[in-house]
Order: sequence, then structure tokens, then C-alpha cells
Amino acid sequence: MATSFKHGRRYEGKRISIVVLGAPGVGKSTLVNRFVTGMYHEKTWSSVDEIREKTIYFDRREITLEIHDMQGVDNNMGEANRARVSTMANNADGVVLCYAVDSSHSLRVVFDIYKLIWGLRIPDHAPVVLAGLRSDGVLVGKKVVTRLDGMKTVDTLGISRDHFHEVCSRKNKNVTSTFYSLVRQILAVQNQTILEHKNTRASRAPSMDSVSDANSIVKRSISAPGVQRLAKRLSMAPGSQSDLTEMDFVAIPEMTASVSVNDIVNRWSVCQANNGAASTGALNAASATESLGKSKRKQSLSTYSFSLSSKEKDSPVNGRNNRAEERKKTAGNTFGRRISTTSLRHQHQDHLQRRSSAALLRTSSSQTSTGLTRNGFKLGGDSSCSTSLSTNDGSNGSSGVCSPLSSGTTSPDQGTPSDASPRSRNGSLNESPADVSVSPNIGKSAIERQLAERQRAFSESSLVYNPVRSSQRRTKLRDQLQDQISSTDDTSASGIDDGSSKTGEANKVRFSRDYWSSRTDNLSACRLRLTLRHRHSMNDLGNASIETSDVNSFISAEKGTVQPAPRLLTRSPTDLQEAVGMMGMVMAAARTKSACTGTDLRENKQDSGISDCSSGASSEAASPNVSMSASATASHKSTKFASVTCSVPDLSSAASPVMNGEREQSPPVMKTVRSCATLGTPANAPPPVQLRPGDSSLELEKISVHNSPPARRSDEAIPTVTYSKSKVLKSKSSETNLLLKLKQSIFKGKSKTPKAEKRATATQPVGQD
Ligand SMILES: Nc1nc2c(ncn2[C@@H]2O[C@H](COP(=O)(O)OP(=O)(O)OP(=O)(O)O)[C@@H](O)[C@H]2O)c(=O)[nH]1
Repeated sequence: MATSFKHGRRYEGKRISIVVLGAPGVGKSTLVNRFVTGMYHEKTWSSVDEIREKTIYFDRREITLEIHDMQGVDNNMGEANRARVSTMANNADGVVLCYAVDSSHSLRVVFDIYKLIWGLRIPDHAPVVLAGLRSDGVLVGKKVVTRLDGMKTVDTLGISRDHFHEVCSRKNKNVTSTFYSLVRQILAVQNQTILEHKNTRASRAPSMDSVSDANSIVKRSISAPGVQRLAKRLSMAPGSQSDLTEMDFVAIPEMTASVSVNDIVNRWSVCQANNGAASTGALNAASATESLGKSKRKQSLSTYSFSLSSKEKDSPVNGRNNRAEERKKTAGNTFGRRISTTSLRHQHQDHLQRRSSAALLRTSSSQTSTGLTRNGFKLGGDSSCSTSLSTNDGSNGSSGVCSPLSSGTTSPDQGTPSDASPRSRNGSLNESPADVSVSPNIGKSAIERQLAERQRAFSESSLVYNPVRSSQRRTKLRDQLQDQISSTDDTSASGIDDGSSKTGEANKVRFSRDYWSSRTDNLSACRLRLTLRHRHSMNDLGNASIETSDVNSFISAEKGTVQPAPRLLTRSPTDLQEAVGMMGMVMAAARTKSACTGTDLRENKQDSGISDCSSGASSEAASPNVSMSASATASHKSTKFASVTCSVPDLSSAASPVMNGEREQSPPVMKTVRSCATLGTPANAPPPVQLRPGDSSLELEKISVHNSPPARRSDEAIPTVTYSKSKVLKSKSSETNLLLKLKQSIFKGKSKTPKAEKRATATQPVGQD
């Protein structure tokens, strides 16, 4: 009782039918006979269709092979016979395609059989083996079809090479393996078919397992057939015609637990008896089934309704009848009534409102806790209490009022929660918008004000829940909030985070920045101009620019630190420029080290070449008048910020040698000023390029210092440091060498002198001094 793989039927595993096909006289019958009987007989006659059986044990299973030794297929074959061959092959579990290695024609016939059976393409998972028979022909020098030809054939036919065998029935070579290979394929297809069948059944059934929420609602699983059975039982029950839908099921609190269909029916009958609701219309089983498998949005509504049911389940009022009555009072719904979508939206609105208020309450808990405890109210962590929180100013002694809304709110002075449940029928609060107010003392920050406004907006507007719109609104609100906060911050407003501004020092260094980008389509270039100014005199201590060839490359540099060379430690614009150039170098080095994202470059300094820069600086750190440590930071994810941090000397001392142009003996007090440049990404900018570890794509070929102003800012003489993207580094070693050369060129004046002196000393003849 073999079954076909094409129709997805389950294999019984007891009988497998195999069809052996090939050109006439290739040795099919001999092959089958060899496999079945183990004997080899010279055959001189042309066989007709023959069925042989053999029982084998495969994977500890007894399998009976039903082998159809078919008549040879050739061009002279009639249509009827061809159709018969095709039908037999398609209904079989597996096919053995045979050719003779000493007959190239027989190999061409294999292609004809292929087309005859499967058309243009072999079906997936069709068990087929290709057997090159009479492979001992090589012994007599008649092998015209090589093994390579056989390989190409299986490749062309889409058969795995594992399923190609060169067989010799005479020597009993690969006979058994050919059939066992086919059986293995058949069993694999059998297992896969069963698996797919199971998956198909599982996917067809509407699963409610995904319905869950933060309240740890118990998952339920009601299959579509279950609902259909329920629908039938409800519709057949006398006098129980109803217009129940999925929403009604959701509204039943007990549905939050895993229940059977019988339980639902029982609940339904109980609620009918309690409410006496005589509904009209029969439950449409199909629609109920469909509704269970609807979109996620509907599921989310269902989830919320579950949440409500869960709360109500926790109500101290026991008994189904009382619960129904209670629900009728509070929510305006009964078991027998359908909860409309609008009602659910209102409920969700209420839910959001309470969440918002809970956040507000948390924010302002320090201010409100005193007044509330003074009046004997417990907040109890329930968000609904905070929803109705209408607290007067605690300073004038007025009492705060906490009006519990839901049954979950406990108020020892106000009686049971059910006594005070002023929820309107549509789910909105009964308080006027003015009631949902926040004390001025509660929160003066922008966040609290914004929350209060939002809460008011919720209570005033007939907001219809829309997840997408709600998300957009939250995003917009957050942006507004950030703008509001940043506008109140002086240092942030100017884009400068001057650490000295809060210390009130006399002389302070201001680190301003100006950023502009070339208005190319893809924002391919960026120039960051940094100006170091004396705070009061506003004299420029120096300025410099960083010009990169790719703004997006900044994203690869999460953090980099470099101590510049000592000769950079002056106030001249050129030196500052080079210092900033070092920053750019760090950035560029980091850019070639994309794997360093999210980590300190110092940890990767051996790979990124940063060690060259930092080592040269650390040895001279004690002497500088002006020291700059450059830290290039870029946000990897947002690709919007690149900050440059410079440590500059504290110029608060009037007699500072820095101001007088003299050299200070002791190390100056350093402080850090930070400039954050926004690398705004235009809307049409391409997504940031994520460099792979192998992409060491940028190289600082040279630093060309020039004082020519940029083209777009011709009115300003801004020295620029230009990095050109002209060469592609081949390896890390070449990258490191290049940075070494760069460092040597920068430190040229400093590094050569001692060496030269040393050399001169070494070469000086003894006794000459
Ligand atoms: N040398 C050699 N000859 C073989 C081998 N297998 C079969 N033959 C010979 O090939 C010839 C054809 O063998 P068959 O088994 O009749 O071929 P067939 O494909 O069944 O022929 P039809 O029944 O006409 O389709 C016979 O003379 C066999 O002896 C083999 O492995 N080696």
C-alpha cells in the first residue's frame, strides 16, 4: 500500500513502489534480478513490464519494495505506452533512471524519460536515482559514457550527485546501494511530508497563544473547530439565539483562563439566566472562526479587554451574578451584550490615561507623598488613583484629593472601591478636565508639564486609539520635549558644553564650533571648523577645520583619544589646526577600524594605529602650555552627532604664561571643553555605510595645510586640514606604517634632534671635547 509523494499522503512505511526506467537493453532486468535474487543471468530477450518484490530492513524497519521493471523506453514507443510509463512513474514512490555506460544513446533516452515524466522540471523531493549500468564495460574498452558525463547529467536534471551510481550487475557493484539510496530518499520525503502536514494543520488553526499582556493574562487556546462546535451548540440550544461574537467571548472573565468549550457554554447559559437577555440572530460559526484569526490589531484590543477582565476577576465581589451586576454598573456591559469596538477604544483610552497619570505620579511622588499621607490616602501603587489626582498646592495647607476610580483602588477613608466608581458609560472619566490637574508643585520640569498637558488632552479629546498615530504622537512629544529642554539650557543651546562656565572663572576658554557641510546630494563632504577663543576678549586663540570626505564615516568612530605632539601645544592657529587634524586622524583611523564601534579606540590602538599618536603625546604631556587632547566621538546608531573634546589650559590666571606668550614651568590646570557638532543627515542622504573589518578603505595620504579659505566661506580665512581619500590600504600593517610616517612627519623637528645629537655624540672621536 504505497502512496505517492506528490499528493502528500502519508507513507505507510511497509511497501514502497519503485519504477525502473531506461532505454531497451541497458540491463534493467538484470539489475532488478541481481538485487532481488542476488543472481546474475545473461538475458537475451526483451522483457515486458514485470513486478518484483523484495523485503529489506532499513532503519530497523521492514520494508517491502515493489519494483516495477518497465519496458524499455524508446522513440518508437507508442503514445499509450508512454502514457503508461508516465503514470507509473508518477504514482511510484521512487524512480531508477538507467542508462548503459557503453551507450551514449541510452543516456539521451534518460533525458527523454525525464521530460516524459516530469516535463521541464523535476518536482521537489521526488526520489530519483540515476544508475549507469554495465559499468564493467570499461574492462572491455566499451565505456563511452564517463562518470563525468553522468555527473553532468544529474546536475542538469537537478538530481543530487549522491544519487548517481555507476552499477555493474555482473560484478554486483553498487546494486544494493542504488536501491538503498532510493529508499533513503523515499523515507526522507515521507518524514518531511508528515512534518509539513503537521505544520500546515498547526498554521491553519487560529492560535490565540499570542494573546497576552503585561498583566500576565493566562493564555488560552481555542481552536477554530472548537469555536464552531460551540457555535453549533449555542445555536441549537432552545431559546439561546444570540449574536455572540468573539468579543463576547473575550468579555467573559473566565476566558482569561484556559477553558473548554463546555465551560463557555455553561457560562453563557448562566449569564443568560442572570440577565435575561434575549438576543437575536444566530451565531455565524464561520465569522466567529474568522474573527479569531484576525489581525493583530484586533488581538491587541482583545488583549486589553482581557486585562480589564482580569482586574474585574480580582474584585472582592464573588459570584457570577454579582459580578455581572457589578460590571453592569461600572462598565455598562453585561455578559450578554456585545462589547463594541468603540467601547474598547474608550477603555483603551482610559487605560492610557491611567498609565500617563501613573508616570506623572511616579515623577512627582516626592512632592505629593507628604500631602497624600497627611490626608490619610494610600496611593497603593494603583495607577487609577493617580488618574484622578487633583492635588492642591501643599504649601497652603489644602488637602489633596484622591478619587479612586476603579475597583482596584483602596481607600480606607472612602469606603469600598465599588462605592466610588464614577466611570461613565463610554469608559471616560467623570471628572472634568479641570479635575485632572496637577499641582504646580508637583513638577516644574518640562517632563512633568508635558505629562500634565498630555493628560489634559486625553481627558478633553475624544481620542480614538490608533497604534500608529499614538506612536507618532509619542515621537513628536519626545522631540518637542527635547527641544524644550535644550532651549532652556544655555550651554546646549549654543552647542557648547563648556565645563568652565559653571565655575565662574575669570578667564575662560570658549570652544565654539561651526559646522557646515557641502551641499552635495549625498552629503559626501563635511567641514568642521573649530575655534578656540578667549572667553572675554573673544580673541581667537586658534581655529582649525576638519574636512572629511565622508560624513558617514564618523559613525565608525565611537570614541578616540589622542594626545597631540608637543609642538602642537601652542596657541597658533596652525598648531591648533594640526591638533584638530590629529583628531581627524583618529577619526579616520577609527574609520578604518569599523570593528571598534562601541568600544574605546584605545583598546584597539594596536590595530587602528592610535598608539602611535598617543605614545608621542604622553611623553611630553608635562611641558605643554596648551595641551589638547582630542576625543572624537560619533554616535554609531543615530549618525547624528560627532563631538570633539579638547583639553585646554585654564587661563584663569592673569599672569598665565600662556597669555604672555611665555612658557610655563608647571603643568597648567587642564579642563575639558566639549563641542558637539551635529552632523545632520539630510532626508535624501544614503544610509550610513557600515564598514566591514576588511574594508580598510581610507587613508590619510597627507595633511596639506593651507590657509586658503573655503569656497563657501570666502569671507573667512580658515585654515583647513584636508584628508584625501585617494588610496586604499591593503592591510593593517600598511595602515600602521602610514600612520607611523605621518607621525614622524609631524614630530619631525622633535624626534630628529635628540637622535642627531646622540649620533653626533656617538661619532665624536674620543678625547676631542
Ligand atoms: N557486461 C555486462 N553486461 C550486462 C550487465 N547487466 C546486464 N548486462 C547485459 O545486458 C543485456 C541486456 O540486459 P537486460 O537486463 O535484458 O536489459 P533490459 O534493459 O532489461 O532490456 P529490455 O528488457 O529489453 O528493456 C543482457 O545481455 C545482459 O547480460 C552488466 O552489468 N555487465
